[in-house]
Amino acid sequence: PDGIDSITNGTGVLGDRKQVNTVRNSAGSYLIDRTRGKGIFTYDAANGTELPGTLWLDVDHQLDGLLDGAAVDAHHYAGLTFDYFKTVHDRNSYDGQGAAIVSTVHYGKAYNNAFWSGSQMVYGDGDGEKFLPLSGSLDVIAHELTHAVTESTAGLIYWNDAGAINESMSDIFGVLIEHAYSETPDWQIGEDVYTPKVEGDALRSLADPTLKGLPDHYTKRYLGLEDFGGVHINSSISNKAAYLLANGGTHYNVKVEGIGIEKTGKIFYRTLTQYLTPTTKFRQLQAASVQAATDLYGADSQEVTSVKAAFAAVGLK
Ligand SMILES: CCC(=O)Oc1c(C)cccc1C(=O)O
Ligand SMILES: [Ca+2]
Ligand SMILES: [Ca+2]
Ligand SMILES: [Ca+2]
Ligand SMILES: [Zn+2]
Repeated sequence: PDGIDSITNGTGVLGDRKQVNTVRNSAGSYLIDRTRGKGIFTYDAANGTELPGTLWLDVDHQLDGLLDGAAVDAHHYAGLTFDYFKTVHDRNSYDGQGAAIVSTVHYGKAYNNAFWSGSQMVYGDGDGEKFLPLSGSLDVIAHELTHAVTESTAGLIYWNDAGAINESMSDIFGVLIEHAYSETPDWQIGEDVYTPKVEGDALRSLADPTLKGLPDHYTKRYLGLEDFGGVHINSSISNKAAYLLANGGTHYNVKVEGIGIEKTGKIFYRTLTQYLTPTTKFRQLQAASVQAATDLYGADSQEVTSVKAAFAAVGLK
């Protein structure tokens, strides 16, 4: 639809007020953000499963209805995720070419999932017990959009080690992007929308994966076939390494000197986009991360020493 670029006030899933970039005409305000790359477009599946559904239109230019929150957050947080990759890593959208970013909200009925479909992001509303609408959490949206970055670069297949590393990259950048824009950043995933009736829990913790019974060492990895060979389970091994690299600590008697979250982001971005391949295994991830840190900071740097220690602490090399 044609119209003028404008800014519309809205209320997110958690009742927080924010502004979104829209296109406005006589019909109303569309969730189209033409200020970023080839645009950010948010759609409504209206609790069906047709994708992408209908382009979101608000007729009174006030995105403050109960159903609007999921769309407001999907649109706003996609914009922040775009900004992170552009300003921190000089990457123009997930493909580096300004690709249009498409999201659909209100997918399915009480659907407790969010996913990258291979061409767009998709968010369920949750059932109100396990999840609130899943686009209500910046780290979740950043996780999903990082799947698109991974697909455009390393292409890590969604199975066994490569799939766990794929998942881990999404969790790590979910945390990095939350730290870039949230006033209450943490090393957990999904806490803002997970189990609204239970305080203090999350979908996963990178700081302590064992809180959800997930492995924090390579010797504890899952070897079964569930979850595509444990992609949401073994991701915790490199998630823990990333936590240690940024924050430092001693893990299974291995001491890691923290290097901070910015340098951690630089190293994992270079690792993901320059060295990982569709079939990378965990030991190769360690080598790739050491190489990326060497490229960035030099072979004798503290950063390289800390990368080696962080991976050694989780049993890699
Ligand atoms: C942090 C976001 C996340 O993990 O989303 C998923 C959910 C909630 C269920 C199944 C798959 C995913 C995914 O995107 O990997
Ligand atoms: Ca309205
Ligand atoms: Ca979080
Ligand atoms: Ca909770
Ligand atoms: Zn994922």
